[in-house]
Amino acid sequence: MPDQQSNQQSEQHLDRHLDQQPEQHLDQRAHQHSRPSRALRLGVAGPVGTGKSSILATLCRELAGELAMAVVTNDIYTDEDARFLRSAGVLPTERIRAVETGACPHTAIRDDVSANLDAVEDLEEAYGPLDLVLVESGGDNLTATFSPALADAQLFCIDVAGGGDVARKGGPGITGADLLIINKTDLAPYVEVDVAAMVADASQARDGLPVLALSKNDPVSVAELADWVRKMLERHRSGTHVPTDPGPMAPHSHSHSHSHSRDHVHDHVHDGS
Ligand SMILES: Nc1nc2c(ncn2[C@@H]2O[C@H](COP(=O)(O)OP(=O)(O)OP(=O)(O)O)[C@@H](O)[C@H]2O)c(=O)[nH]1
Repeated sequence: MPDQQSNQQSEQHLDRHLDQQPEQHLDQRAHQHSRPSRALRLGVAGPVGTGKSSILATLCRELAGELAMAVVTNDIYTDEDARFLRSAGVLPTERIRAVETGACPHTAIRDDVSANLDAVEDLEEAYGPLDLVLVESGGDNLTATFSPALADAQLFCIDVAGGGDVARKGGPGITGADLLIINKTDLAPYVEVDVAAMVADASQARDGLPVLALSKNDPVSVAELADWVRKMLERHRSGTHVPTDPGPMAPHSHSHSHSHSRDHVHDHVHDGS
């Protein structure tokens, strides 16, 4: 059973944040010149298997009836996530595009976003005007976040199965994403995690930014997620949302072999993957 208390707590955080943010960004807002006419680009990042594709499927199910939507997925070597979404039948298959990153997922959502931007713009050109384009990152580690050059807003997804202490581990996604999702709350009793405590830890780490305890099997939390996206879209359309960068990756390096192969040696740690 999803935790009622944590849901109430999340709801309060979501409302408070959306009410407060325009005031917090008055200075930045003054520098905005025009309302964006294109779709809201919403990134979904988080460690492997935490439920990113399922969140995309859920959002398509909840919102495709009222919004013109498209999806871009990122996988390292396959189009697995795109195939999952196409088979879920939540959106016309041609509106779901796969980007094969061929390298650490963060490279394509942060370091060089051109392949993803091309995919987003192709979809907007083919099926626009669109309201919402969802971009799913490949599963990466706790430090991978979207560049604001690609995503106007971003969700970061962790899950209870990764352990109750994940929310305390920090990292730019946990502390700075527009919304932090603590997913699979229905599994909490089986993995002995206290969802309310996890939400409290995350809220403390996020300094007032919202946290949502979510389960795809809990309609109340799913409705909260859909509402958050609706409100973000309103703010995007009105020009009051300022895309913010949750912060850079933790320092790490990629050792590239200088042969003509695409082999990469990774000498950084991928927690959660
Ligand atoms: N019990 C439960 N399982 C979930 C929930 N959300 C997702 N899952 C399951 O978790 C597994 C991984 O979900 P995905 O949506 O594929 O996760 P992902 O983050 O996209 O995975 P990668 O793309 O491989 O990083 C699947 O078996 C889902 O059915 C949830 O709310 N509750």
